[in-house]
Amino acid sequence: MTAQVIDGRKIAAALREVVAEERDTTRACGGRFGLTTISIGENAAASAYLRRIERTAEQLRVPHRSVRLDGSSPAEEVLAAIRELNGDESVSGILVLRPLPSHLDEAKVFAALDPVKDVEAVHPENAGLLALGTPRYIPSTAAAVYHVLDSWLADMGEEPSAFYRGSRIVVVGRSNNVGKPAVSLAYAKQSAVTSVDEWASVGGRLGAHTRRGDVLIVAAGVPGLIRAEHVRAGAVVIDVGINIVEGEGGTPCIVGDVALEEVVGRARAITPVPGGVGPVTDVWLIRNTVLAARYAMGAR
Ligand SMILES: Nc1nc(=O)c2c([nH]1)NC[C@@H]1CN(c3ccc(C(=O)N[C@@H](CCC(=O)O)C(=O)O)cc3)C=[N+]21
Repeated sequence: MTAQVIDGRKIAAALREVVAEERDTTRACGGRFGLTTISIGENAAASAYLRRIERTAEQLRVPHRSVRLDGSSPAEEVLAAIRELNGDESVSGILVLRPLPSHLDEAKVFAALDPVKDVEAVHPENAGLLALGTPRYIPSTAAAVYHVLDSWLADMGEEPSAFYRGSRIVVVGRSNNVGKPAVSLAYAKQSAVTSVDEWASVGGRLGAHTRRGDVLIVAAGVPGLIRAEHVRAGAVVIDVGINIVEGEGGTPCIVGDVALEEVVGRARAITPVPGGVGPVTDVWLIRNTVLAARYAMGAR
């Protein structure tokens, strides 16, 4: 079998049209939207994401402002910046880029966000709502994973609820921003669900778990972790990994967690990196920013 390589850029372009309409309706109803990202210190993956966000916000004509803080900024300075944005009516959504410098307590930073502006659902209230199956926001990366799956199913003419109910979804990676939300969303689809992390490979058990997946979602942050031997024949493989590695002559390159050239011979469909889930993620972030303006109107 040669897997179909899913075109995430095409899916992102179609989603941009949907978000443009939502933006126009929201504006016509008096909604005010704007996204502010907070970067603390320097990180290559975070800068790559920030560049994407800037471009997508501009394409969709949704105001975006980037607040850059020094990597050694004390917690009080970060919390003060968040409080100011919480009170700014021109800002509907706030995103704090990861990873945070090690001297900062992620939980304290996220808890300081106004939950209505927390477009990535990292505040405990929003994370709790998602875990309960009643999300206020669906975090962009996990949302992009299921949006890509849903678009592919529609292309294949498969009935989504029958597909999901009849499938086991295996999620590799348990991060708060991708792995855990991907599991919560799999519950909502009524799929059988397995959650595993990359440490299973230390005990040689990774394949035993991943080979059970009709759908394999990989968000471990380990380049090339998933090889052909880890994949069930005919599975749908979604690669969420964004790893910055050195290419020829030290050029930084983005690679995923899946060895595509091997897995393509075994899977039914696979998302590439770049050009898979990534391009849909930033469009979904802007979608949440527009949705946030709707919530803010309801709260007024
Ligand atoms: N709070 C927070 N949320 C995040 O979601 C988050 C974060 N912090 N910190 C950094 C990582 C990294 N990340 C990327 C997502 C998409 C692309 C992306 O779209 N990449 C293109 C490739 C672009 C290229 O080739 O230059 C693609 O996959 O096609 C990149 C990077 C989100 N992250």
